[in-house]
Amino acid sequence: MPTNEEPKPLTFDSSILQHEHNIPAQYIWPDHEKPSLSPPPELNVPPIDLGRFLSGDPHAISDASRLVHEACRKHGFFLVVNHGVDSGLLREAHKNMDLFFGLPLEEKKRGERKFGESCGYASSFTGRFASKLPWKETLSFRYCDEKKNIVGDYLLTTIGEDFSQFGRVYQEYCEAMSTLSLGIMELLGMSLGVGPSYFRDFFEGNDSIMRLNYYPPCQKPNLTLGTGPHCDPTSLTILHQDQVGGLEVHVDGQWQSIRPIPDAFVVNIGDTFMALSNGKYKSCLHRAVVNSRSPRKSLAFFLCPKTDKVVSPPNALVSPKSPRIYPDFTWPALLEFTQKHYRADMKTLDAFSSWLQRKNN
Ligand SMILES: C=C1C[C@]23C[C@H]1CC[C@H]2[C@]1(C)CCC[C@@](C)(C(=O)O)[C@H]1[C@@H]3C(=O)O
Ligand SMILES: O=C(O)CCC(=O)C(=O)O
Ligand SMILES: [Fe+2]
Repeated sequence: MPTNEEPKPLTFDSSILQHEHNIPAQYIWPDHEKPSLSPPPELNVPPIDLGRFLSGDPHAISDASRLVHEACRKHGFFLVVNHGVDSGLLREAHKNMDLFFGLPLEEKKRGERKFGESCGYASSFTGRFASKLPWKETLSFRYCDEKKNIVGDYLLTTIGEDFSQFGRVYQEYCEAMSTLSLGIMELLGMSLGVGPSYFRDFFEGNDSIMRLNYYPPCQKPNLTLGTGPHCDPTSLTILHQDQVGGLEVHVDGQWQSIRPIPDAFVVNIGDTFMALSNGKYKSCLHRAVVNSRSPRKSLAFFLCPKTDKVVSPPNALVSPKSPRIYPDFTWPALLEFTQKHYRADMKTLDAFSSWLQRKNN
């Protein structure tokens, strides 16, 4: 029996850890990043009636464009209501999350995420980070507009035969998210004065990431974080959270919560769209806190452009008064940077830009 065995990597077995009062050190965040002890203030995010905007009514277009413009210049978060996503599908998507994350750890590990890849099952990210581990399990998979049933096939082959219905639900869910994101891209285009089709065309045939976040209860929720402070490196995030609450955005120097609204999606600008808007719209710092009473779930659809698209702002957003802020890049290069070289935080795009410059010099 070898005496100097490598310490086993910490496995995040939520069915055990959620009852643990002694939180392993790797999950305890430094004091300046711990959640506040008192409930944070609520961020006032405007609900945008997307159906009314898409109806073409001129007042609806100007109302929605103004609201989105104000929100995205400041913190990049807004709510979308009257979104057209079937409520039964939403219910099924939440229900199937419980099914998967309720499986024994060995079964979930069948689809374990491999180093450098962004798809698969991950628990606590012990293989990726040595400290400040997130208190969550995730299941991520790729959605590609142009690859029929890519989600269904992936989940069926990864998790197993008995998950064919599971695969169908998320295939349908991702298709609905893709349609919704193109409608939102029309709105963002109008609000930036570049017209409805510029960004919509850019994201036609998107090659996106769907992520299921499962946050088990934690006995010491003031020591840990479900998801650490970060800006999404992607283009646009369409998030549906359950009724537990825990999403916080850093605005005006303080953490502010986004109250769950069942019929609304939380939408936020990511780093890639911030670059596409030449910095006019902000990709904002946000995080997820956990609690000691109940698990929390969120479904995050991360819109990403096709791999060959060059991320470069439209000419209308570049001028002597608004010179280029970020270099041209492709999404796969930024994704690889976050998967292999850099843990996404609030400076990812700046770090990536300097990394690109060093690489090209
Ligand atoms: C491209 C991605 C990397 C992450 C998932 C998507 C968009 C958000 C990123 C992430 C959630 C930002 C915080 C850190 C991270 C490691 C996490 O907590 O999951 C990030 C994701 C990832 O790199 O797996
Ligand atoms: O779960 C949440 O509310 C936020 C998760 C998040 O920000 C992310 O997965 O990028
Ligand atoms: Fe995020």
